[in-house]
Amino acid sequence: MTAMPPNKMLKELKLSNIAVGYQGIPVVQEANFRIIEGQIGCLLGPSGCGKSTLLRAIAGFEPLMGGEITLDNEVLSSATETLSPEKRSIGMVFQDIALFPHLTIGANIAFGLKGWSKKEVQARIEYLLELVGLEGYNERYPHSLSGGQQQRVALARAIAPKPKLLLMDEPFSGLDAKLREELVPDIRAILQHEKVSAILVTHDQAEAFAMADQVAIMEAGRILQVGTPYEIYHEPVSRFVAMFIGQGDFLPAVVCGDNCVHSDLGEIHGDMEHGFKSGAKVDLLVRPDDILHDDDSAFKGLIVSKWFRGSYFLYRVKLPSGKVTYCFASSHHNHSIGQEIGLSVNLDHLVMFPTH
Ligand SMILES: Nc1ncnc2c1ncn2[C@@H]1O[C@H](COP(=O)(O)OP(=O)(O)OP(=O)(O)O)[C@@H](O)[C@H]1O
Repeated sequence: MTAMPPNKMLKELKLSNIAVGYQGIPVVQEANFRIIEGQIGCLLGPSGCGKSTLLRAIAGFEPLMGGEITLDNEVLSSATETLSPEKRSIGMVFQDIALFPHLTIGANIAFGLKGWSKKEVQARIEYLLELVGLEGYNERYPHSLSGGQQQRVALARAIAPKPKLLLMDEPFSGLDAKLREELVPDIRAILQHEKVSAILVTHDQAEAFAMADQVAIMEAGRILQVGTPYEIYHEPVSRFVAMFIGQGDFLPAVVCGDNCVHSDLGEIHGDMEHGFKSGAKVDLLVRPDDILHDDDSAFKGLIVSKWFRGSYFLYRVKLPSGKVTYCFASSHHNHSIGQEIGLSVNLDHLVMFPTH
């Protein structure tokens, strides 16, 4: 068997306190983020918050105004130096797929394989086409492939030279929802199989949660929180993160003990201490899955709106106090707007912020 160039796995990519901007004005500041071997990181935030700018700085297209980016302890960028993009061992996939239209699929994948023997290139093309589920597409041209297939080829092309890190800027946003749902887990599996670390930029929470091990939530040029999707969803550090991620409402509440709070939902005991003093006035985060429809419950809510989501219903219910929250119900519990339904409170993670 032909000896392939060895896999160069990333050990650590580290962004330390970096600032990036345009015409001397920073648009990203004090950004700290780190991913290690085989991890997929994600920059998630609303439009204009600086995700692409940060990604472009990692790629080497934007110089730093401050801080440092290191890859396996080698400085890629600092305020005084910027290693050129082609010297970084970083692959890229963008939203506009940009395969070379005049080259076959095989030639597209081979494009970055400089210094490889013919045999190695051929073996790599065949291996990657099989990996991305496009065996036999070698001689086809990009225009004869669907959007999803082209994005698979773009991925194969980007990982062909075995980069240490793959950067993906909104790679799925040109695809329809169904295709995206299929492609996202496939691409995660391919990256994990190839042990390629990656950073994805998206404004789509579902995509971030499906792809990433570590998510950085950004707002107005700052990283507000870094954590696993579970941590970000269940332990948001700020109101912005809580409301940007998933749905929910804040209910006014009063702290009644180390792990206890009293609200419009009654007295709730959480599964860990919340750090607030008894008597403190807080706003309690209530997610849709915290309140479940329960026919047997004496605690009632009035349905004010509803969404059928296939496998479940999402209701908006007015509580006895007059506040409105979400409520989950399995898909065969089809109730009408204006109807009263029983609610069971299933809230054990108490996420609270001081009342404004
Ligand atoms: N080349 C540029 N010159 C000047 N300002 C820029 C440039 N590129 C981006 N900006 C500004 O920097 C800020 C961050 O933009 P960036 O594209 O990084 O955000 P984003 O989070 O990726 O947004 P989106 O999700 O809409 O792509 C914006 O205010 C944008 O207008």
